[in-house]
Amino acid sequence: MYMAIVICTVCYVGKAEWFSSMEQITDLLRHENTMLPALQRFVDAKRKQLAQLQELVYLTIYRKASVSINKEEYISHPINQYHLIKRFANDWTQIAALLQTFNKTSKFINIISAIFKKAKTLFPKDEDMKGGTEGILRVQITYNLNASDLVEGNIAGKYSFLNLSTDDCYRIGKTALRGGLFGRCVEWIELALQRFEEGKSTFTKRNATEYLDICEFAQTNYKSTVLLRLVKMKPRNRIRFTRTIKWKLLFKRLTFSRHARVQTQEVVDDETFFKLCRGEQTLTKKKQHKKLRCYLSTNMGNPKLLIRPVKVEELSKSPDIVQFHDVLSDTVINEIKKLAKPQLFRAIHAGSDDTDLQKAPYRITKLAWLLDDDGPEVAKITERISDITGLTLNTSEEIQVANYGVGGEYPPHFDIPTTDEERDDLKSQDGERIATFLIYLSDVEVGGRTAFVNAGVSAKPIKGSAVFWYNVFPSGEPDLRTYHGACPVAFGNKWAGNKWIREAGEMFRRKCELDRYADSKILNVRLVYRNRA
Ligand SMILES: O=C(O)CCC(=O)C(=O)O
Ligand SMILES: [Fe+2]
Repeated sequence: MYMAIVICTVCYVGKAEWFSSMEQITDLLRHENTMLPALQRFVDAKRKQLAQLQELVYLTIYRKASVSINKEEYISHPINQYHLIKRFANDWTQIAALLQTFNKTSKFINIISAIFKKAKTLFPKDEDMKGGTEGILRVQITYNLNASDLVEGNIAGKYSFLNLSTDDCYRIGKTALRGGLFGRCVEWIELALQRFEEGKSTFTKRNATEYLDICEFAQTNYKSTVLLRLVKMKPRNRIRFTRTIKWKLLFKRLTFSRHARVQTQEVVDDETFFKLCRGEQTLTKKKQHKKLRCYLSTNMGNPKLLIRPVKVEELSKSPDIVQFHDVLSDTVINEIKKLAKPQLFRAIHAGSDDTDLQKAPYRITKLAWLLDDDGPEVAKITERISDITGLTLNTSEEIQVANYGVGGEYPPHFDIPTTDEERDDLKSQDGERIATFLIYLSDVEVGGRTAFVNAGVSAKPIKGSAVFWYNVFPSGEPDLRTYHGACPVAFGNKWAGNKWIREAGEMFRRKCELDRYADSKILNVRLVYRNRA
């Protein structure tokens, strides 16, 4: 605005003839008197904005200081991922707003503004902040981590250059409450209160204490607590009245979200899932583990496997689940990731009617489907799977490549529909997904296991290896022991690929059994070399 005043004054002055009149020369003084303070105000205002901008630049430089060391390692850490999202959702948005106040003709500002204009829809927003926060909580509860360690940037011994701030603690605490994680809420809000700094923290002590109060009560037994409070409530007591109403609404929301979770994810035995994710075995399966073997297989003398038989590690006998090692080379894997990267989209699921596709809130991953025609490497994988499993892949699905996000997981599920209606629908296509060939396209340093909740075993993602199991008995009956999920990624960048093998065309390769629940052998194995695991 100040600049506009200055420019307008100059325009007016430009029309006059100064030298011919003393009176007009005096006018010049008057103009200068107006312009100079205006210009000074303009400079002061810009200086102030520049100082703010400089502060934000320093802060961002500091926050991104560790990125240059190793990009892959940097984004592998959930706290770093969280901060990166936050930098864009908060810091860069503030910078963009400040830039709006500057003169648009500046070359540098034009460059930055152009980037913002283009990327505005792509940059992280509040929704991403929420996702990042939930990711940290997911990692925390699955791997049983202390909030105080996370604050120091320590995730199972992997350190981030950055810490979590008091505001972050408060935000995570509130998210924990929304998710019904009352114990964790207490932990985070307590930390937020301990580290509270007057004037610096963006929340008030009163609000945090109120949250702590709610979480502590809810942790003990929220239903009776609320009821008790309601009964004892005196309408005259206004503060207590509003507080109780607030609780009531809050708990209504919580009960609702718990219900939604059960509906979308079926019944999840969280504790078993978490244990398996941590690499622990579930007790009852220990005996079975003694019988597990590692061996080399040529799959009944398949010529392509004679020179280099496939390495098989048995993970479970009931049902049969194996992990094949060194199935894919780094070259093939790199090619697959290169093809998938530009196509990645957020996992979706069918909504209430078939056309209504929505983001699957429980599946924190981005997906891409690759056809054999997309590149020779994709077709190579299909052929290799056929060689190893002895199944035809003519009717198999395209490869589904998945890249997981902050604390990315896929809670326990079946790869096949379990209701008769849904199964009938599939019969008109190429039949059921009788088997899953799950390829690991990366290592994951901490977490990211595939946990088979009912079988009591979990597979560790090892780049180039693959897990294989049958989702149905040879009789065609769904095998409910295959209930499995992808554990949250605690440190690393997890890439995986699913190849689902359909029923059609397999009748001579995987013969039907009369006994409904007769087990199938995973391979038509002829052992080349066998040793104890
Ligand atoms: O990525 C994993 O570990 C498992 C993924 C999975 O089960 C699926 O995509 O159906
Ligand atoms: Fe699955």
